[in-house]
Amino acid sequence: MTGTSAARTIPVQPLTEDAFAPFGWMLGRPFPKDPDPSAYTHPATDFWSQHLFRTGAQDGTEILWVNYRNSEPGVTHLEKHLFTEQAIVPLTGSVIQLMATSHADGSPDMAGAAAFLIAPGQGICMRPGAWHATRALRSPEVRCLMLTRASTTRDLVAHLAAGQPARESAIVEIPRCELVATS
Ligand SMILES: NC(=O)N[C@@H](O)C(=O)O
Repeated sequence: MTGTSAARTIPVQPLTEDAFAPFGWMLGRPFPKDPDPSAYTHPATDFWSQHLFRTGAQDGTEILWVNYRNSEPGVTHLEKHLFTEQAIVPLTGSVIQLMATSHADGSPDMAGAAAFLIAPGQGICMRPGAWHATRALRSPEVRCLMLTRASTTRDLVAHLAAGQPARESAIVEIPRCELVATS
């Protein structure tokens, strides 16, 4: 991705736990060095905890398969989910995730916006209210696993497909910015 206009450019950086911390949690962190009751290793297998996912509801955790086909570097809209965390784990290729926190009024705080390259084997879990936009690193599409809240999915479909007011998400226009590869 290279910047193609005078719009503000946002460099795409590698995903690290510290850099993503303002927006949520990095997934794919290595096996813990210290003893951990949620970690197990054996010659045949390892498993270890990455995150305790919260939807903000008693139940309703949902797994989605999501295809991203937009690989354009320009971004003019951001989306947030008001109640639930949301995890994205790329399966068939890399995605670029633009993230922003919020001002006190809930609008995107673009001063701290950051873009992350998320490769297969990595993932992210966004906090509720984290503004985001996703781009496929390369066309035609990248398939991801998404963990979200079932009512948020239904609310978003009703909004996007039938124009119903969104109650669990918000989508806003932002001044155009361009995602720029750095390596
Ligand atoms: N399904 C769903 O919530 N999708 C959006 O959040 C998105 O960023 O892809």
